[in-house]
Amino acid sequence: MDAITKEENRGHMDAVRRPTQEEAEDAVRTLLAWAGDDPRREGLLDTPKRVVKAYKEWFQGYEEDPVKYLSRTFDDVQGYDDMVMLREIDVESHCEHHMAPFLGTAYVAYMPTQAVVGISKIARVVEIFAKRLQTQETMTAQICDAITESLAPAGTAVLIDAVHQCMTTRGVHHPNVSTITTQFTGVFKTDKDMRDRFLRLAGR
Ligand SMILES: Nc1nc2c(ncn2[C@@H]2O[C@H](COP(=O)(O)OP(=O)(O)OP(=O)(O)O)[C@@H](O)[C@H]2O)c(=O)[nH]1
Ligand SMILES: [Zn+2]
Repeated sequence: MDAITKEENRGHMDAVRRPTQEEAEDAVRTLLAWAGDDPRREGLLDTPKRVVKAYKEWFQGYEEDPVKYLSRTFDDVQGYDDMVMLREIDVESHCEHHMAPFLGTAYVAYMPTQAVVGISKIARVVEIFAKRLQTQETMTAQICDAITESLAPAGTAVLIDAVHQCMTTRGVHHPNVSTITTQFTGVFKTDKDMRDRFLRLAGR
């Protein structure tokens, strides 16, 4: 699965006319009335504006290109040749089936071949894919692909552990279930010891 570049994402969006702010606010009023409330009552008057503003924040990732953040690399690492791993990156995303939040943590490692990337950029890549409508599996694969394609490392490993509110607050109502997804490439796929090291460092 390829990481979605900004251009591809734009191309995808070209097919759908972007509604105006007013149209989006009208859609929120429709949902408020559909839920059984009165969008004209005082407490709800500013709600459509707030919801649209919140959506802008939650879905900011459609405006951003993860590859851009991975393009600046540093060569001078004095021969460092072991894995680089970020633990417990917060994940706040929304499932594409219910638009309900899913919350958790991501663990991301790569095995540099030559250059390394600024560590904050890995967290930014997670953030960009999280701020789109997602399945956890797609998001895991997209993070892995973006790093693999941009940095050409000897291997990439991604683990996400998240709780889906569409499962905890509705539907089957299983509040204690978390979902773990993993994606491994290169040495993390072929070398069991490397994979075990990653999982151990992730506390698994
Ligand atoms: N694989 C996967 N499934 C997800 C994710 N987020 C939500 N889902 C699931 O998407 C499925 C959608 O199933 P449907 O039967 O179409 O929807 P539904 O009637 O609302 O299903 P319930 O949630 O079981 O009430 C549910 O099983 C959700 O648990 C995700 O990230 N990955
Ligand atoms: Zn869902």
